[in-house]
Amino acid sequence: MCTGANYTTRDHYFGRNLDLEFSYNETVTVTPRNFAFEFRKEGTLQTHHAIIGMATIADGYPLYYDATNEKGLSMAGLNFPENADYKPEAEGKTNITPFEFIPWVLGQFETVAEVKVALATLNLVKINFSETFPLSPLHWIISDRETSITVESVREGLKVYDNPVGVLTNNPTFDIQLFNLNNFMHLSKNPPTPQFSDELEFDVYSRGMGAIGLPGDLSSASRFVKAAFTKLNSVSGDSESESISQFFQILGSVAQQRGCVEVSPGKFEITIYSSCCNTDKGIYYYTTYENSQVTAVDMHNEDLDSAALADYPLIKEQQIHTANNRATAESR
Ligand SMILES: C[C@H](CCC(=O)NCCS(=O)(=O)O)[C@H]1CC[C@H]2[C@@H]3CC[C@@H]4C[C@H](O)CC[C@]4(C)[C@H]3C[C@H](O)[C@]12C
Repeated sequence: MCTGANYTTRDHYFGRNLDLEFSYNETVTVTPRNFAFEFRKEGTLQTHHAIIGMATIADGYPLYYDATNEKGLSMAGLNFPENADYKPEAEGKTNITPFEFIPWVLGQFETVAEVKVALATLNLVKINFSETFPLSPLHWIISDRETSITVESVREGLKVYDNPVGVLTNNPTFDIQLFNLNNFMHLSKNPPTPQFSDELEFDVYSRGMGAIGLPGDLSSASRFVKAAFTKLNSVSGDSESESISQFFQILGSVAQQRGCVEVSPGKFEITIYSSCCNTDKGIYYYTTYENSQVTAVDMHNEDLDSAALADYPLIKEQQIHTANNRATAESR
């Protein structure tokens, strides 16, 4: 399971948790403007916007999980089992495979409004990347600074939902996720006022009681509500440090701790990485399950006019800063 979200302070931020029991050797990957994207059915995109994000590079091709382009448009793919339904090639449509969807969108467009127009003729065509990487069932969140949408290719066709929450998790379909928020409209950051009955006396004996009933389990529907509540009530300063800290806190509210979700005997889902991209500056920050130090990759430190991918393996070990090591102690 996964959770994706966006957040705006002075700059705009976009990121996700990747929750899984193994990793596909993903790296932070920068695709520069002249790396040719050869689409399976739609010719070649010779030059395009530069892209930074998390990807598995397979046969020289960046299979992006989540990414942002140099214009500040972002997109992430999240698991959508049983519901995702990809289609045969359709004449008169733009036939893009799911693994090409992020490059196709981020390579060409600057805003969600532009993407929406292009989606009108899109067909997510069922072609595997390779035998090693067959298609996986995904749905997507696409965000710019002002707007987010959710895209789901289901049995009835391609659905494009406005996403006023700016959060995406997994099943069920997005219309149901949004509707489910109705059940939580009474939750509040403020202390509750007794409405239960006039015949009893109530005591607000603890802080935080206004949100009693906010789901805390790790199911997809619960993470949607929890992440939505946390994000929509979030308060932070505008600085880069305050903004990314708050963003990682939002993602942390729905992170998965090893042991709480067993997917097969002895195999547990964990939050492999959390990412936060400053979409205005093109800086991709991440933490991993064991490395709480934030690592950054700045796309503008790369040659964006090149044709070669640049990729940075994840630093996964805990980086501990010892405050009283010998050298410091002796120099005192
Ligand atoms: C599995 C992950 C979702 C995490 C999640 O929700 N886990 C619940 C598991 S469970 O359902 O609960 O058991 C998703 C998120 C992004 C995906 C990659 C996207 C690029 C590429 C697309 C190709 O077409 C297929 C291979 C490819 C590398 C994809 C592999 C995998 O699908 C990734 C990692």
